[in-house]
Amino acid sequence: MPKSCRNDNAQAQRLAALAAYEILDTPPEAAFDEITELAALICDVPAAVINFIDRDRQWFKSERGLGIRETPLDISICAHVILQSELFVVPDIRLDPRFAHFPLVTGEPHLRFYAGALLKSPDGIPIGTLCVLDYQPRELSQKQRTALITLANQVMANLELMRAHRAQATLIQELQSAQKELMHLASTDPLTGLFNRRAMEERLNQARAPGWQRGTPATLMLMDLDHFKAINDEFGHETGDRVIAHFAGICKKVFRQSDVIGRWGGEEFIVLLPDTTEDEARQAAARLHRSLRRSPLACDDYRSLYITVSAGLCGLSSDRELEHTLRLADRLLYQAKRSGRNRTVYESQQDGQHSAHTGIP
Ligand SMILES: Nc1nc2c(ncn2[C@@H]2O[C@H](COP(=O)(O)OP(=O)(O)OP(=O)(O)O)[C@@H](O)[C@H]2O)c(=O)[nH]1
Repeated sequence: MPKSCRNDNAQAQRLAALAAYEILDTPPEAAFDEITELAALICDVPAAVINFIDRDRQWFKSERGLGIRETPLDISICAHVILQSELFVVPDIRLDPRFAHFPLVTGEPHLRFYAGALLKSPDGIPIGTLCVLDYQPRELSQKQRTALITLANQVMANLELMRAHRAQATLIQELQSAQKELMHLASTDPLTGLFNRRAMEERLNQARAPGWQRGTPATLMLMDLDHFKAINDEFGHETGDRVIAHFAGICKKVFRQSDVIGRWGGEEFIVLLPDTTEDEARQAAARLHRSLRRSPLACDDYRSLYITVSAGLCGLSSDRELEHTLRLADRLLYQAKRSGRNRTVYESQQDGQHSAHTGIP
């Protein structure tokens, strides 16, 4: 290997510059194959290669007329080129003691002529070559030399473009995930991780849109924690917050994955139960009351808090204005509070009366 190739610093610089292009071991691409094709055509030679100098090998991004994709570095003429000027020409390799013994010269395909133009990063770090090869000794005209250097610059322009595209794609991906995160933040209640009121309003409107339900029923449940002020007063606001988070956690377990749960405000919650009859929703409400009874929240070493909730439950349909439905749910909830709390009141199907209670201890 040539002397300066052993220069650790230069090698590290070259490898870092090369790695930044993420080109090694990528499949052949037309944009590069067209350049080798053109180089061979202009220089009137049978073989041309776009070659990158890796740590222990030269690797060909594009090759025409050689039939190999890489060779070890110690039989690489290109490894010499990256130490030389912009263009390196060996008119007869067999007469050059540095390369005459290389296997591709002594054996198949018996290379005799080499001309390589440097591939340099914009900050001047050589990373490979665009080279043309022949099986007989020859020279390049001045025009051919200029063309080879120009084509080498085209190789670098391609690499830079690919790098810019990658950076752009990464940026777009970062922007998209930031946007997703922002949307999540804008629609989520930070204390419970549930949807906030704005997001719930959006979903309730969607659920009422014609066609969304496709004839299947949906039910709405408005809930309010009981005696929450007293909890705050007795145990402090921080415990109050823990109660809210605890309740949200229970809701997440009790309701189905397809149900949409939101914090409506303060200690008020709302659940949209799509594809659910009121009867099925009543069963879900009963499960919630039961689950609350079984899941006290430890306040301190001595005391546990049994949380209860009151709820109003009614159907959600496109026939009834959302505002009207919410007012009805609120009335039912109020009735649950007035009747002693810890229960769900729903609209009776038969007589339109607000009746039946779920979850009375
Ligand atoms: N800790 C805490 N308290 C809250 C939060 N949001 C609302 N509150 C409090 O919840 C209490 C609700 O009190 P009320 O509306 O009187 O209702 P309640 O005490 O639950 O009584 P009923 O609903 O009639 O059972 C108020 O004191 C609010 O300040 C919150 O995010 N955290």
